[in-house]
Amino acid sequence: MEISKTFRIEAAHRLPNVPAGHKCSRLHGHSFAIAIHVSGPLDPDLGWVMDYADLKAAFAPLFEQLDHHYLNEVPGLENPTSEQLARWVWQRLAPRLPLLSKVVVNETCTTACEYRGND
Ligand SMILES: Nc1nc2c(c(=O)[nH]1)N=C([C@H](O)[C@H](O)COP(=O)(O)OP(=O)(O)OP(=O)(O)O)CN2
Ligand SMILES: [Zn+2]
Repeated sequence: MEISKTFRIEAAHRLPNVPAGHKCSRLHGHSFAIAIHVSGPLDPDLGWVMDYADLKAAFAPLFEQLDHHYLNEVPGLENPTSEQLARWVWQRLAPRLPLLSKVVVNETCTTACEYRGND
């Protein structure tokens, strides 16, 4: 079974590698939604895959690095596209969250990037 918890990140960024004149080359901000998915068997006694509170605790150090920050200044996020952010989160979370199955980054209400650690 798969569960998820979504975190809201307020952050600024710009995309340094887009062509000149592209709107995303300018400094702007988003209310990013980052959903952390974990997948595994149900604990027969507790009746859950894992405690949502443990998901929150695992994500907390990353939240501190991202929320109300200029993402381009965060080490490893010099080109902070949704794709780069999803992979950045995965690489830092996977070692401490063995059941991690997917990271979904919504930069806006209409965009989504899903990453399962494959590329
Ligand atoms: N594949 C990607 N494309 C774009 C990314 C990205 O991370 N990955 N990022 C951006 C910008 O950061 C931009 O802020 C979001 O893009 P966009 O959906 O075009 O923004 P709008 O909300 O203005 O979209 P409208 O639907 O046109 O209002 C760009 N592309
Ligand atoms: Zn943007």
